[in-house]
Amino acid sequence: MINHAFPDKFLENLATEPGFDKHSFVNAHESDTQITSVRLNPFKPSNIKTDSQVPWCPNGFYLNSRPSFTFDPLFHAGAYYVQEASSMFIHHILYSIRPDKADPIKVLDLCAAPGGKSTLLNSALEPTDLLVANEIIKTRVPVLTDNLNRWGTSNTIVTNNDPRDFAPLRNFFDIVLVDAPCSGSGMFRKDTEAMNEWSEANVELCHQRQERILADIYPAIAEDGYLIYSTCSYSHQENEDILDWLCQTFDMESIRMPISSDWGIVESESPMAKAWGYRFYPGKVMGEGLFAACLRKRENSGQSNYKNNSQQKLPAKEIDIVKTYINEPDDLYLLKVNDDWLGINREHKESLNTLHRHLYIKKSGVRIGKLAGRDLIPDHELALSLMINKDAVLSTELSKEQAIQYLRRDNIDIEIIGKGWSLMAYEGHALGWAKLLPNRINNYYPKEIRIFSQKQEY
Ligand SMILES: C[S@@+](CC[C@H](N)C(=O)[O-])C[C@H]1O[C@@H](n2cnc3c(N)ncnc32)[C@H](O)[C@@H]1O
Repeated sequence: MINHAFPDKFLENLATEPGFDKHSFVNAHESDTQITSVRLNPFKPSNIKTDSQVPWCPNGFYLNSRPSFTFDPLFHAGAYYVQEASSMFIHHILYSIRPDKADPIKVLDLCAAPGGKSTLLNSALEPTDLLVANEIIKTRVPVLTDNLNRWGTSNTIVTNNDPRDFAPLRNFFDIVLVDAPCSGSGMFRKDTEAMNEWSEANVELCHQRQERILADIYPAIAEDGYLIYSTCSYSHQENEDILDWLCQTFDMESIRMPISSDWGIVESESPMAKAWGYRFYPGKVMGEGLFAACLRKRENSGQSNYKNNSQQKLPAKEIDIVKTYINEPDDLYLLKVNDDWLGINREHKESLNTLHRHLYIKKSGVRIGKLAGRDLIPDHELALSLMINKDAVLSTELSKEQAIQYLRRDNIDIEIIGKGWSLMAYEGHALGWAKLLPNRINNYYPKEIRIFSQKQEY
């Protein structure tokens, strides 16, 4: 049994929230039972042993026990993302507002790092849809790009901007997710330290910041486009009050989500606008605390001029070499930034040019590599991507032990077959590159993301 000392005012305030049941909530926080869930990557099917399905997300599964993810090569290959189950409700919202995937859309995940909800959104999108994943804090951008690189798709752009920088992009996005920074009470079970930092004053500060973020991003939502708003807080001020403020300040209508009563999710209504919100309480759901809501924008914020003719002249000979490494090269727009070749789904060429004029772009589609004469020095992103033409490169299948040696950047105990660049793969999933030489292997796994732990048993 875990002894939780909730802040004084916290339980008192929660008692007035819709659907709150103190007994089951406190029990869930005191129980030793750990809930572990993962979301599988639909683009990288694997044989991961899972238990029951998360009811609101077809790719979400609970696990019977918590394995060491660090020592699972499939985790590093991007075959799944470890994510607590309540957050996966965003899939249900996306599916509910867009069941048929008819026309291509542009989606913005405004507060994206470390990338849990970006990989979730990306899983539900087509290559012709665009996902822009933005993170304001520079030091949090690398973990976001790493997670999206592992996911492998080439329809993603990562930016590092303040929400107010999106102001010129009027009506640009069909769906905007604001997974707002919040007071974090929904994570108390996982992060008991967060309890010490909770205060009513901080809830109020978070509320003000949430309003500011939403006001800044509102013009970038298209007319009839959707805003998905979520927090991991239970506080009314950060949830239902924000919905009221949105409906009173802007022309927005609330969208009701179909939910099944046995999911344990509590539907709430904001006091003034009667906007629907969805509350997740540990004890009622198999997951952590979450609040989520969806609204549709009914007005037009005026059009910006997106015409963009910037055209790069690229050497045809180099393009021909780069194309040999790509599965469906005609589906891609290839571009060169400094010496690096990049590829993004062809449909996103104009969007990329537009975003480039206003935002700091940290990742555009997939980095393919650099050319040295007629040879490609392949990039790590290419190894993990779905676009790679596996017939054009060598691939070396590793055992689990060898895969971990590779992910640690250690020497790999293996008989060398072949010469030159080779994918290093585990159960058919690429982990990165190595160069095979006659009597040794040069390990090119990126230093920054290697396994640091020296534990010997896994
Ligand atoms: C709840 S976390 C996002 C989690 C992420 N969506 C996921 O599912 O992995 C909130 C994010 O908002 C960012 N953030 C903090 N202050 C912000 C601000 N003023 N404007 C926009 N984003 C902010 C934080 O750096 C953090 O990455």
